[in-house]
Amino acid sequence: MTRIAVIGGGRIGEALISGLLKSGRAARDLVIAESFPARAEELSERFGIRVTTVADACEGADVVVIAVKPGDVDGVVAELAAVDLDGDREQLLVTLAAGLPTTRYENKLPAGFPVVRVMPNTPMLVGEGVSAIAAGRFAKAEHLETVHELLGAVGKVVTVTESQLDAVTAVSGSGPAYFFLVAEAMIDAGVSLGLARTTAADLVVQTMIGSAAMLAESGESATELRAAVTSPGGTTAAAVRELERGGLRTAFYDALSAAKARSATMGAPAEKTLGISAE
Ligand SMILES: NC(=O)C1=CN([C@@H]2O[C@H](COP(=O)(O)OP(=O)(O)OC[C@H]3O[C@@H](n4cnc5c(N)ncnc54)[C@H](OP(=O)(O)O)[C@@H]3O)[C@@H](O)[C@H]2O)C=CC1
Ligand SMILES: O=C(O)[C@@H]1CCC=N1
Repeated sequence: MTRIAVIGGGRIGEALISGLLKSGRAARDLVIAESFPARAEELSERFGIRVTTVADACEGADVVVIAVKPGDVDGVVAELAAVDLDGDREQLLVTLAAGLPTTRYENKLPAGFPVVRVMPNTPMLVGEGVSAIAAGRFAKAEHLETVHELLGAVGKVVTVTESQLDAVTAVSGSGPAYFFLVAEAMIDAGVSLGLARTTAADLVVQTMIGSAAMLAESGESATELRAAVTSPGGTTAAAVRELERGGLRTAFYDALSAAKARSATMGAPAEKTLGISAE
């Protein structure tokens, strides 16, 4: 059984741990290193897994998963470099941090140490995540397979080149936030039209679930499904015209371009010196 050490028990570390446990992974095969003591205690109580130091977590782990903020990655990698990591012993480093290239890790780890970079998203908490995985210079097919299997337990997995990860981050890494924002806006709009907030929330959430299921299962494109809801001269046409007039489509182009550009600059050395710690 693969032993997994997760470094960083924040939102994404918790989503991964929780999703893996729900998928049937044994708690004894997981260990977490979390620097904030109250958070460490909370995770230990909630999930019944061992919470320890970075060095101890990595000792004997087959897969070390980095799930700290990009600004904390160099510190963690320095700790890892001091541990007796051994790529020949089939150990593998998996990083979930946005924006930082695999060379950033490879340059500080023992020569030839395999690194796989992943862009996951938080729906893995409920087994509905999507992760894009990209091999670093020394990662082989079997390493990608290990990561595919690991993240496949908490959602879908696609393999991309590392150069595509900034775009992936803009689409699916940050993507849940866009849908939550749309949900917020629709619930508020429903309330302004006189619905109780709980009723508006129930309607919006189930509409999102149903629409996502249709997109995934019907075999029809988003364009076709939207057209099917849009009766000539009807309510949807009136609403869509307003959304287009408000610049929705352009706003998404601009938003995703900004996210991609941000991902591409996340690893710049100035980030740390400026005290910016991107999440
Ligand atoms: N949130 C998301 O939707 C996504 C996040 N990611 C990536 O995942 C990574 C984590 O993000 P997120 O979970 O949101 O961040 P959080 O800040 O929620 O979690 C990071 C955790 O790591 C802890 N930590 C920091 N340094 C260390 C250390 N040296 N040893 C052990 N624990 C440490 C932090 O503790 P403390 O608070 O004390 O610093 C914190 O609890 C980021 O790199 C982000 O780019 C990727 C995809 C989606
Ligand atoms: O906002 C962020 O930087 C991280 C990466 C993708 C989602 N959250």
